Amino acid sequence: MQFTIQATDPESKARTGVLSTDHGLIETPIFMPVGTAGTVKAVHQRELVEDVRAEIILGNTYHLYLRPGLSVLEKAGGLHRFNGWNRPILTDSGGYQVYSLSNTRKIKEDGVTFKSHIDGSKHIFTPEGVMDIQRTIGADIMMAFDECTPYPCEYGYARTSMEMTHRWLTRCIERFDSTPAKYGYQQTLFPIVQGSTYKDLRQQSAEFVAEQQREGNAIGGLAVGEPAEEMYKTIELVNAILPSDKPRYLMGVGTPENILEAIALGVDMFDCVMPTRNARHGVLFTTQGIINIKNERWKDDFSPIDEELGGYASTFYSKAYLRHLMRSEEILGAQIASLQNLTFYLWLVKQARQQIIGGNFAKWKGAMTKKLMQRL
Ligand SMILES: COC(=O)c1ccc(CCNc2nc3cc4nc(N)[nH]c(=O)c4cc3[nH]2)cc1
Repeated sequence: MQFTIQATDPESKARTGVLSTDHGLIETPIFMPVGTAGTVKAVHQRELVEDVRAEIILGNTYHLYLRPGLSVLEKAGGLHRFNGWNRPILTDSGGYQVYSLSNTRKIKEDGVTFKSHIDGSKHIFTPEGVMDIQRTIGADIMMAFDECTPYPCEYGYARTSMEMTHRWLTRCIERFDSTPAKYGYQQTLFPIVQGSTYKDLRQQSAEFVAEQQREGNAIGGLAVGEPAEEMYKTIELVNAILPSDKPRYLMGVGTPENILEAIALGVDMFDCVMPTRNARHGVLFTTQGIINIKNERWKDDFSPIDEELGGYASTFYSKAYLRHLMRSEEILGAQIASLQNLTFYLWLVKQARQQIIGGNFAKWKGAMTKKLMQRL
C-alpha cells in the first residue's frame, strides 16, 4: 500500500495525500463512513459512491464475526463480494467493540473472553484470532488487536494496559506476516497507539508503534470522554513521533470541529458513528450549521435541507418534509438524514483538502468551524 503526500499547509501540520490500495485510491484527509455490520446503516452502496462520494468504509470485526459469521463471509469470497462494495474497507479489530458492547468481557494476557450481545454465547478474541478473522473478512486495512484504555484511569492501569497492547501488537504482526491474504488482493495492518492521556506513556507507545515500521499508524484511546483539549494535546504529541510519511488514523473522531482541529495537527484518516447515529435521531449537519429537524421551527420550512451542499437528498427534499418523516418514524427519514450527514462529512474533508492545497487551511478552519458548529 502506497501513501504519497501532495500538499502541506505552511501554517499547520495539515497535509493532503493519496493512499493507494488494491481496491482503489483514497484522497486524504478522508472520512470513513462506519458500516458496522457490513452496511452503512440506511444507505445503499450506489448512494455511498454517487452521492456521499465515500472512498473507504469501515466494518467491525466484532459484529461481522458474530453475524453473518466467518463461514458465510468466506463462502461469499469476503465482505467486498458479500455487500458489493468494491472500494477499500478498513475493519476495526474488536477491542473497542467488546469493551463498549459486551458487559461480560474479561481481559487476560491471552486475549479477551466475552459473551455475544446477540445470544449470550461465549467467545474469545486473541491477537492471532482477530488477525485470522480480518483476513477472512478481507479488509484492505486491518487494525491490530488492542485494549482501548478507558478514560479516566490511574497511571498504573494505563501503563499496564498499554504494555499489554504492545505485547498483543507483536503477536498480531507475527500472525499477520505469516498468513497470506485469502482473496488475491493485498491487505495491510495498522498498529494503534495507546497510553491514555499520560504524556510519557503516549510517547513510549508512539515510539513502539513507529518502530514497527508499518504502512500506516492509528491513534487509539481517544474520543472516550476526555476533554477536547486533552485529545488535541495527545494528538500533537503522538504525531510528532509517528513517521510523517505514513497515514495517521485517529479512531472514533468526531465532530466537524474535532476533525478540522485534528487535520491541522497532521491526522489523515477519520471514522465516527456520529453522522449516521445523529441522523437517525434527526440531528443534521449542514453547511449552514447544525439542525435538529424535529424542532417545531422547521414545520413549514419548504426550503431544501441543504442547498449549498448539493447532492441528491440535500436538494431534492425540504426541511418540512424531512421533519414530517422523522416525526412519523418513516424509514425514508433515516435514509435521507443519513445521506445528508454523510455527504456533509465527506464534503467537509474535501473542503479541507482544497484549502490545504490552496495554502490557507489554517485561516479557513477558524471561520468554518464557527459556522458549522452553530445550532440553527
Ligand atoms: C452520536 O454520536 C455517537 O453516538 C458517538 C458514539 C461514540 C463516539 C466515540 C467513538 N470513539 C472511539 N471509537 C474508537 C474505536 C477504537 N478502536 C480500537 N481498536 N482502539 C481504540 O483505541 C479505539 C478508540 C475509539 N474511540 C463518538 C460519537
